[in-house]
Amino acid sequence: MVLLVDAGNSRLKWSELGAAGNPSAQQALAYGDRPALASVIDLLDAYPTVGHITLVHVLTQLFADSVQEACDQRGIQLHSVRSVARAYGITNGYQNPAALGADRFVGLVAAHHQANGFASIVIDCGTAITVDAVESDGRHLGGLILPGLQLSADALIARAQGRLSLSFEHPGIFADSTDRAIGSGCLFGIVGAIEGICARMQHRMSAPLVRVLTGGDAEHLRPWLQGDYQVQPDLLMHGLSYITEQTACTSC
Ligand SMILES: Nc1ncnc2c1ncn2[C@@H]1O[C@H](COP(=O)(O)OP(=O)(O)OP(=O)(O)O)[C@@H](O)[C@H]1O
Ligand SMILES: CC(C)(CO)[C@@H](O)C(=O)NCCC(=O)O
Ligand SMILES: [K+]
Repeated sequence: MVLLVDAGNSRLKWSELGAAGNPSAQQALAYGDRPALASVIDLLDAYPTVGHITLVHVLTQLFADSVQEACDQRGIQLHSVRSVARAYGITNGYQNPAALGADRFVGLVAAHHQANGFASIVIDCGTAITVDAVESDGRHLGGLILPGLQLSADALIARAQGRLSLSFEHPGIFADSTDRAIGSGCLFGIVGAIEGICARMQHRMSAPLVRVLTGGDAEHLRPWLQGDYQVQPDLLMHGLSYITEQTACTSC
């Protein structure tokens, strides 16, 4: 059995790869106070029949080495996806291609593969928010990184020495309490940032294009965004599935 795994800064996401090459429904687990590695070990123990893992992570080399060791002990073949200059139809736009977050690279692979010849903008709303542009021919034009929804609010609260609180319930632009003013302020700040960044990017890209919204906050942000955004929380699972399929083919 093949497992597709995305280890982000806050949560572990995974799917089983089905026989037809489709990922099963994505599952997610927040690390909370535990190290990310502990969640990965739990996952390996929960799937004793797994023989191959395609992993994307944005964590440390120590994490990667420890996952490799855990897989070796269990006889699991591990493919950890890296950002490279050119692969799977994507030409990486970074000066140093390896410095592009591997999650961003996998998101671009997925979006480009399913865009049917259109350009795309991938907006990954996780701990951080990343906005990446890929032309119709697979050229990654580059992208931006900004603090995510929860992180923006947490940073503000942390600086206020316990005086402030927040709520993301019932957002509105005319907030009538501190907690809603902060929750709504962060939410509409991010909504405006995403709309503004996309507008600026689109101005320099071929039309028409597809805007794909993924990550833990995608569904929460979607209702407030003006225009067409395709919500696909499991975008990276599709990228990992495509990469697994391509890799298997080159080695057979
Ligand atoms: N059940 C949940 N537990 C924790 N966070 C959640 C949950 N549901 C939604 N979220 C939101 O999802 C965000 C994390 O999203 P996601 O899992 O895509 O990030 P990540 O991959 O860990 O981070 P990054 O990609 O930036 O490394 C959190 O900041 C939070 O706002
Ligand atoms: C920006 C994050 C944290 C988003 O998950 C990740 O993609 C990352 O650690 N990237 C490395 C830096 C970069 O992409 O330029
Ligand atoms: K991510």
